[in-house]
Amino acid sequence: MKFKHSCGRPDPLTGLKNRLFLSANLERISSSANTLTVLMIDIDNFKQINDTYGHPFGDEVILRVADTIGQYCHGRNKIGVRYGGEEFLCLMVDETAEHTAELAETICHAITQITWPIKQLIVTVSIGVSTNTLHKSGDFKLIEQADEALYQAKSDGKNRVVVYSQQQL
Ligand SMILES: Nc1nc2c(ncn2[C@@H]2O[C@H](COP(=O)(O)OP(=O)(O)OP(=O)(O)O)[C@@H](O)[C@H]2O)c(=O)[nH]1
Repeated sequence: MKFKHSCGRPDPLTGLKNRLFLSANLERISSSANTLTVLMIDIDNFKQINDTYGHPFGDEVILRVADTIGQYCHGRNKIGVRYGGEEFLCLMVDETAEHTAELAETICHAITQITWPIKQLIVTVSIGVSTNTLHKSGDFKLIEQADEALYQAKSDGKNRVVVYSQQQL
């Protein structure tokens, strides 16, 4: 798969692809995939982390969470993106629904295992997952659905994965 790299330099803090990359390439990725899954990953209570330990430490948290996401989400078929301040996407091409849900759980758990200089600190993330099994290009519906699932994960208590389903949400 060829990407329009010129449309988005890597995010300077994390080295992940950025939102411009997504705008320039999502349609192409979507149209060439049989199945596309979006994981939307958001750091929990991040404002409180900034307020308590300062913004430079907040940046360090973003960086290490991004590194952990990057360990599980790299290569041609698993693309990590810094979507916003403390929000990330992982696009998974042609992976089974079981595998993507399992990977989301693994990422969620791995982030709780990061050790910090502040001993009592545990950083967690909430993850919304949405899969499109239809072969259609160009819509951002999948991201909206992952966002809805993420909202549900936050409402249900955070530090968890919710898979989008039209019936449940
Ligand atoms: N240090 C740092 N902070 C950022 C960056 N981008 C956004 N933020 C901060 O991230 C915080 C996000 O806060 P909220 O959207 O309230 O989210 P939250 O506190 O994580 O709450 P929940 O998502 O409900 O768990 C805001 O305080 C932003 O200022 C960044 O690049 N570095």
